[in-house]
Amino acid sequence: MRRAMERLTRGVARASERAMRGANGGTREPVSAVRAGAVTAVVTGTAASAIVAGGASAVACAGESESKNARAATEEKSDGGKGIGKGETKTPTVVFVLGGPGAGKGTQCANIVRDFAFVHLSAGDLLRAHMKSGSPEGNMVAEMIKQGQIVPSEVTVNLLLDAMRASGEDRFLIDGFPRNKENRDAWENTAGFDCDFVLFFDCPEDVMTTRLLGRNEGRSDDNIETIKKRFVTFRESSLPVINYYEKLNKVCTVNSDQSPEDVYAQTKGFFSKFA
Ligand SMILES: Nc1ncnc2c1ncn2[C@@H]1O[C@H](COP(=O)(O)OP(=O)(O)OP(=O)(O)O)[C@@H](O)[C@H]1O
Ligand SMILES: O=c1ccn([C@@H]2O[C@H](COP(=O)(O)O)[C@@H](O)[C@H]2O)c(=O)[nH]1
Repeated sequence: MRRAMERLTRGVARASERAMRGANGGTREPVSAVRAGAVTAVVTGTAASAIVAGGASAVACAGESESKNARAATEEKSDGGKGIGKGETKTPTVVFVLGGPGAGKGTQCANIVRDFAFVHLSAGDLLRAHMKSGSPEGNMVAEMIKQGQIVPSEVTVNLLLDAMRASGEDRFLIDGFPRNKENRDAWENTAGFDCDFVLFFDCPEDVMTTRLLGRNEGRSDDNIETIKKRFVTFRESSLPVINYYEKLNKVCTVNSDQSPEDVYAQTKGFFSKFA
């Protein structure tokens, strides 16, 4: 594990250089992975799965108590087939937890952490802590969050890797990342291994809006103006990432337009192999 993390650190510098060359706050993200007709469906409040290419696979995944892909990933891992460095036999287990703003990612991560041996790392929480530093970079992060934009990958990947190292653990729920192709590329180039699977919380925008406006945690982005921007960013930049993983058959979708208890009943099925 330590060697894996050391390799992650070395990779950061190389990936940072590449990421900064392409850093744009997420606005250059190609939207080709999102089917044209489906964008309208989201605008009208249809759940995001309607615009995820290969949605049928997502439904199949969500209908199983354990993801086919999660199982395959475990089998590959036990062979050492996903080693991230010479002589490295153990790779951290990473689940990317994705979904629109207010879909309930953080709420469900808390449940998973209670019942399974995972460390929850929220990219948004790490960025919010970073912005409080008052440094120029922290101020930039604060402004980007207020505008619903995606912070350059270098910043987020460094924060995540630092937190992973500091935990000393080897199973992580990475909540709210990767948010665009640049994030995903930076992760791959830096970490040298991919997630085991993606846990996708699918929720209609009108439901998410109500939740965000009722959250009342004093966040600078939980206001209607920023919420609209966050939805645009999610549709244009984040859904293509889910599409990407969907094509790899790695997405486990949960309908999060249900009570927190019912959402978790569905969610925990994907973690049975970690019990
Ligand atoms: N299934 C649910 N039903 C009703 N309310 C919920 C549900 N899940 C979460 N909430 C509430 O909705 C709000 C947003 O939830 P949460 O913070 O977990 O979402 P999130 O996806 O992590 O959001 P963000 O991406 O903005 O950080 C919170 O106030 C939470 O208590
Ligand atoms: O990988 C990430 C994660 C988050 N951001 C920025 O933070 C806010 C809030 O994120 P939450 O996941 O809702 O807490 C998000 O809108 C982005 O501005 C990011 O840039 N990259």
